[in-house]
Amino acid sequence: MSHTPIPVTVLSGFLGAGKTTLLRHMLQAEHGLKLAVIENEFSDTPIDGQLLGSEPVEVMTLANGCVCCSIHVELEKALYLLLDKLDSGELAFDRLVIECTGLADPAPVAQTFFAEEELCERYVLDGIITLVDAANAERHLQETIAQAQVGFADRILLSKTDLVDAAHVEALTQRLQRINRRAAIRVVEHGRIDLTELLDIRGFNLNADIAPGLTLRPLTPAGSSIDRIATLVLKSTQPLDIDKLSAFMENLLETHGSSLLRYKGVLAIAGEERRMVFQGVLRLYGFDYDSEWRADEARESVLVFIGDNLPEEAIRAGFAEVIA
Ligand SMILES: Nc1nc2c(ncn2[C@@H]2O[C@H](COP(=O)(O)OP(=O)(O)OP(=O)(O)O)[C@@H](O)[C@H]2O)c(=O)[nH]1
Repeated sequence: MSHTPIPVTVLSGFLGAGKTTLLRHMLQAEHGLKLAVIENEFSDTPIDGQLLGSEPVEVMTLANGCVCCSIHVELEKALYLLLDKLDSGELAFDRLVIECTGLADPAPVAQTFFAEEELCERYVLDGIITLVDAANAERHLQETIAQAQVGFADRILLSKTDLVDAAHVEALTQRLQRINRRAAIRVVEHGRIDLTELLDIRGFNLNADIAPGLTLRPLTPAGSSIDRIATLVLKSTQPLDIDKLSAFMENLLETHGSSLLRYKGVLAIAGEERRMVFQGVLRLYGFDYDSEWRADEARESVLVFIGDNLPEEAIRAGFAEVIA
């Protein structure tokens, strides 16, 4: 039997960034969606700590049809268990949201959805959403893990903007965009945000949507604090040689794969009418041909890499060689 894969949203954010507040909102709002939410045991303030016992996976259906799961086992096991309950009719849900702990790197959670065939068939990773506490971001972003959470994101949500002034929000926005120029940045007020901003992002799809946030606009020059995680954008208006491109990417992944948090490209290949698209997370990537370039359109290749301490000069020099 074939199933429609269940879209999965991964919610990350440093300690106290407002993840639980947002989840509570998602679970309680009358949005008509059948969401299942997984939160793990390490969360300081479980949504439903008082209501649940101590089973390895505790599941509760809420009044609006949403499902809340608190897990004390590995994520994979919980994902299989939810499928069993879904298939047996014991539970109903058509989307899944997973809360990462504040100190966690979202990468292993994301990688779970590419790990096993059955998980790949039944779930599809839709996007990674990272909450950033506007009042405490400066302190949090001193931690590489907090920068990585921003770097992995398809959407960035600023919480607690009510506690700071507009100039602070603007400076923080610029800093976050330097770290991650692909992600759109939105404000969330005490967990309130339109769910359409969070769902159906298709961050891991092979499509030509290179920067959903359209944040490839120029940024003001960086100040003294340069973050370890940053975005590198490569562009070329000359067609690329497919063999040289493969060699360039292979070499890049071999040498820096574990530092390439997220990357995406839309490329004009010499002798090919269709745009080539690719996307990846760490060493996991995919590529394909997409729609044809329109006659009135400039065939510009754009590659966006969000990486940890990437050697920019060497990568730019390597890319300069890829031209056909
Ligand atoms: N002023 C203000 N406070 C907020 C906002 N969002 C969340 N908070 C508060 O921030 C505190 C932490 O929020 P949580 O939702 O528990 O954060 P969390 O990310 O789940 O925290 P951990 O699970 O401990 O990492 C709570 O006291 C919230 O009420 C906001 O937009 N404005």
